Amino acid sequence: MSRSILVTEHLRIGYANRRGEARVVADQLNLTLNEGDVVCLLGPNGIGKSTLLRTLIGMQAPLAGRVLLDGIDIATLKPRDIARRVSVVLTERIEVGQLSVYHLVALGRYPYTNWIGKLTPHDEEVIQRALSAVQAEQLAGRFVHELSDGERQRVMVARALAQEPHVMVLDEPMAFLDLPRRIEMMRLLRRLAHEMRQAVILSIHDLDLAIRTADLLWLMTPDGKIQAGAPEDLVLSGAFEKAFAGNNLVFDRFHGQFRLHEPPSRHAVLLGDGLIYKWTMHALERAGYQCNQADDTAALHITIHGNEQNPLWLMQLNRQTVKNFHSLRDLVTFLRGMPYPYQSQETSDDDHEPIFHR
Ligand SMILES: Nc1ncnc2c1ncn2[C@@H]1O[C@H](COP(=O)(O)OP(=O)(O)OP(=O)(O)O)[C@@H](O)[C@H]1O
Repeated sequence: MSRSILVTEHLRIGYANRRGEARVVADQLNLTLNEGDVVCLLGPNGIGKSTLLRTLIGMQAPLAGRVLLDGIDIATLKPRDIARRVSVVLTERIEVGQLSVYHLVALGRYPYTNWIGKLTPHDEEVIQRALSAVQAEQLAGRFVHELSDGERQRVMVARALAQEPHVMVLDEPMAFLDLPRRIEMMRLLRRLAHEMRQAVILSIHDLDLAIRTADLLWLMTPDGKIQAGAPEDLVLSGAFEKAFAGNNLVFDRFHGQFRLHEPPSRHAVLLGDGLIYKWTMHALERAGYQCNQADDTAALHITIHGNEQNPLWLMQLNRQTVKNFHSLRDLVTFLRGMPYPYQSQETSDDDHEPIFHR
């Protein structure tokens, strides 16, 4: 059975002003993190993700309740003891001057070294292992300020690993990374968590990536609570709609994505199949159309011909006017320019020759 590394008991997080009045960000948080878990912390801007992370690592005192690290109340631990259990990767770019990558990663050993920071052969071995875990051995001799954002992010993870923590906490580690690097970073964190029996908590804004890759989500909701569960559990329970309600966004539970809601919806019949059908539907929905294979009330009919390399869309309006398009960009632009409700009309658009009339 997995061991619990971090537990919160009736945790209340937030801020107190000078008059001692509390501003509660979230309350009654009873969370458990087991070894090997990778948890993505999600929620809209300003909901309290950073506040929670700071409280979990002992940087900020809770308003009430406790954070237990390996069963010990974090409030009773000395900074050095916390540093042996928890390592942190923050988003902010830290100015490190002329520091080499190796020396930056070596700083991760500070909870274990003596007061002059002398490294033992064991420390050196841990540093090498941390560098190799993030595939940054070749960067060891480089200056940190010369690295790309993505390289620096990997090196910061190596520094956190060199601390040999039980829990690694990362605040928006994907912020500077492109999509392939985000997936790579997520894979790396999962591998480290599983192989080294550590737990990893990361705050993230990329909902799609979190749904696809996290073992566990902690979703902060506007009522000051956290919904914890497998991504699929939260999709099915409707928790995402609750957390990100408003702003004309609708959460499409079928595809696990947010979409812009553009009322009023127009109707179209879309005929075709395969990949072109899927992306045509995507383009039409983006333009405010609801598509069906059959709809007696829809004046607009689009039929897909051709293939992905040579696609062709035939447009029929009130069964009278037909135009052809060779790109979805042209089709959507044309539709946007059409008066609505539609009127039967012959078109004389030079770009799109009518191919036949009925
Ligand atoms: N030092 C502070 N004193 C008082 N209130 C604060 C302080 N820092 C943050 N807050 C408030 O606490 C709430 C939560 O902020 P927090 O930074 O934790 O949100 P977040 O979810 O990390 O946001 P984002 O996704 O935008 O980074 C916000 O309303 C914020 O204004």
